[in-house]
Amino acid sequence: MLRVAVPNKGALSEAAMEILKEAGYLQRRDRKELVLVDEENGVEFFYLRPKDVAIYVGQGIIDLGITGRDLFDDAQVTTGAEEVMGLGFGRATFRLAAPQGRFTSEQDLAGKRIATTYDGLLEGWFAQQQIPVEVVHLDGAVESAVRLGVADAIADVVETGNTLKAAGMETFGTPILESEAILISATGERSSVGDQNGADRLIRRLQGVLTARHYVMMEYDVRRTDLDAVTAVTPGLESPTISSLADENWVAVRSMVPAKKTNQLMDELYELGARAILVTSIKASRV
Ligand SMILES: Nc1ncnc2c1ncn2[C@@H]1O[C@H](COP(=O)(O)OP(=O)(O)OP(=O)(O)O)[C@@H](O)[C@H]1O
Ligand SMILES: O=P(O)(O)OC[C@H]1O[C@H](OP(=O)(O)OP(=O)(O)O)[C@H](O)[C@@H]1O
Ligand SMILES: [Mg+2]
Repeated sequence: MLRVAVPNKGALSEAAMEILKEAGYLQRRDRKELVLVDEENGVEFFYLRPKDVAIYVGQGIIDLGITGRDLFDDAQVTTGAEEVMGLGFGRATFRLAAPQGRFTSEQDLAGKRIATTYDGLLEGWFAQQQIPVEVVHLDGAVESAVRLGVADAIADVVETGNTLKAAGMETFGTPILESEAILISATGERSSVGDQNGADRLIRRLQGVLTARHYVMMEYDVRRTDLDAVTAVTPGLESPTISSLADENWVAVRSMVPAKKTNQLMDELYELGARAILVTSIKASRV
């Protein structure tokens, strides 16, 4: 049976369970449940701390897992696990911060103390930058570290920036990592071929959910003579569907387009002669 790790709490937990539900998998109803067997799909879900997901997958104990890219980097599992795909939620940037006006670049931190809960990630990054710093490990609430005198700067996850602002701090220097929830996979020998099939199916299902979330179906009528111009604007994923109409000078076009660009594309198509432009959302997909 395929084994999949899901964050049991924290910023990624709800959205991770939601995407798996949307992909047709059973998810736990009770927050205290640690394991859930989805017999129908042949998957066993393990609810683990998001920080620990990389450890289990890296050792091949669990086949696939959902975690944050920053957490995966921090765990420093350099062999045994790899990122399969970004999942589009839990977006945040891992950044340096300090009281307003104190530093302008990471170079200013040579010889300084930096507090973080992500010491693996931070030490790796500063080593790469060849800037010698002292990393101070804390378990949370790192925004207080400078005021309380345990560090000169901090490195933490920034989403809205509200937490930093409330603490009188600002970000500075190069953003260290753009994070989001990711699917990771064990890269070692899998126990059985059945697992590999199940893993491939789960990956395809998640890709299908992401496509359904990020694309819409656009349909319109256009004169045959304008067809090349409009299909260049909406090329679709593979190629647009062209159907004939009763009036043989006109055709109907169907194409998937990024949801974010819906209005911009409708404007462009209209200007190129397309009419009766309709947009519908995609409930599910397999691409
Ligand atoms: N506003 C946010 N705050 C914290 N983490 C966030 C936020 N937005 C996205 N994330 C992502 O969520 C993951 C951290 O999850 P989580 O909050 O469970 O960890 P944690 O803060 O270490 O745990 P906890 O707060 O339960 O001790 C990281 O991948 C991080 O990038
Ligand atoms: O930019 P923002 O939207 O303000 O979000 C970022 C803050 O949220 C997280 O803290 P969390 O609430 O998880 O507390 P923790 O430090 O105890 O993990 C993170 O560590 C930042 O402090
Ligand atoms: Mg947290």
